[in-house]
Amino acid sequence: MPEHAVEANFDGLVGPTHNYAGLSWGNVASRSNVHAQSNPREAALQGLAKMKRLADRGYVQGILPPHERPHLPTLRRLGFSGPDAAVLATVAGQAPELLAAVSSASAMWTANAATVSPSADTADHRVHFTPANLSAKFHRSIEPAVTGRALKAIFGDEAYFAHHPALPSVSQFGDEGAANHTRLCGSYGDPGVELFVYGQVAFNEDAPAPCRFPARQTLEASRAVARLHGLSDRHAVFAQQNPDAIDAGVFHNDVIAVGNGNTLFYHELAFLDEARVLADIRNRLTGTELIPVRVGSDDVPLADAVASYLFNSQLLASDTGMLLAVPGECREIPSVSAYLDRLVASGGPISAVEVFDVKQSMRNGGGPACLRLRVVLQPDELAAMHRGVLLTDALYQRLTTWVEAHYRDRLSQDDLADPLLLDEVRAALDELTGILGLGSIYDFQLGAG
Ligand SMILES: N=C(N)NCCC[C@H](NC(=O)CCC(=O)O)C(=O)O
Repeated sequence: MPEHAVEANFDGLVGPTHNYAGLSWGNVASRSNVHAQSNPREAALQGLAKMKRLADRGYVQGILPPHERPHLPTLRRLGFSGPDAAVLATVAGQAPELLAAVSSASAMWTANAATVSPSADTADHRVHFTPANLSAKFHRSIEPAVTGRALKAIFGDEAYFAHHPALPSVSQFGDEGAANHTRLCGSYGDPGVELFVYGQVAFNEDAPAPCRFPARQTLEASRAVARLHGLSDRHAVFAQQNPDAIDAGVFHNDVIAVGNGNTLFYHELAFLDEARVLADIRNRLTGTELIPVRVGSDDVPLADAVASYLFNSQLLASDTGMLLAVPGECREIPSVSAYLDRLVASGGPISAVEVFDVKQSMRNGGGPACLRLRVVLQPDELAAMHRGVLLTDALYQRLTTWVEAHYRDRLSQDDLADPLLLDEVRAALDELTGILGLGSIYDFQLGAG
């Protein structure tokens, strides 16, 4: 057990219905791969390989389970009735767009699962969790209930962990979780500054806002989460995302910025008022100096940042500086690849770059950082959590075998209506909650719907 606080990364295990349905207007990759054939097995194995490589390097690596999809309770709530197979057949004929939405494996992007505030920042010195309502997209708005159950099953001890319900699911409180939240600090166990980035002020129609694509996170949502978590002004900074960046396809802040420790790695077009953001962080950060690593458009044009997902990399502490875990696409785009070489040679805080192949996820707009939820834990909190979800060699082997036994290697939109797929998913997930020791977290296990 480590003697100091650690950052644990909880990756979403890709679910058996991973597919390309083009559900996310404003997310360029999702729209450009619409109706391509997916490979759920490869997607899950790519994710597991990423987790394993990081676990092998000594990082604390956890897993959040996939959700039950297609989600029959949602279809029933929308008026489809009868036995499961009949519901699937009817919705496929009458409203295939709804079938696609309730079949998305989007819970894999756990950066959107919740916002997490470490105990060093919160008023009651517990770790606080608020599942994101993801109200901007129907297919994602059905995630928070099961996310909340999974988080409670893993972080169950109320002496250490506090859980809040998701915010009201309306656009004024649109909340996308940790994708718009990054924490800056000295050591992980020190009090830190939590940077909440929002796309729009909901209750002020005159405030700047994107014109083309939706802003998914509101200031009102970010402030509510900070209040719920008991963050005083010393621990919270609120910053508006540059609306032009949202209109260029930056649908979450983690597509244009990532922070770790005292380092903020970001594109010059990330924030509406960059100088104020940096000043607000500097005024609150104690025991260390903020190190901004600013990438100019001359080095990496915004379009290349979006296409490569450079900023959706994981920025991880290591003994010799920081490691940037980048998606393979970063080495395919010349401006980005050349920039990465200069970055490592510059002698700054980021001293190494490693490439991860998460192409199946990338085609839906999910890079390495989308796939993980960061939870900073003190040693006693790490000891108190349910450890069955932490990746060991044995768990990696078991999950690999599980994926190979249960996942298809191709899936198209037509397959989503296949009642056998629903049976396969339920059998797989029932086994998975056993493997992970999570108890019953799915509606089909709880007898609902
Ligand atoms: N940046 C972060 N943190 N997460 C990425 C989420 C990608 C996800 N894509 C999707 O939901 C596409 C699904 C589809 O089109 O089939 C989204 O847009 O919400």
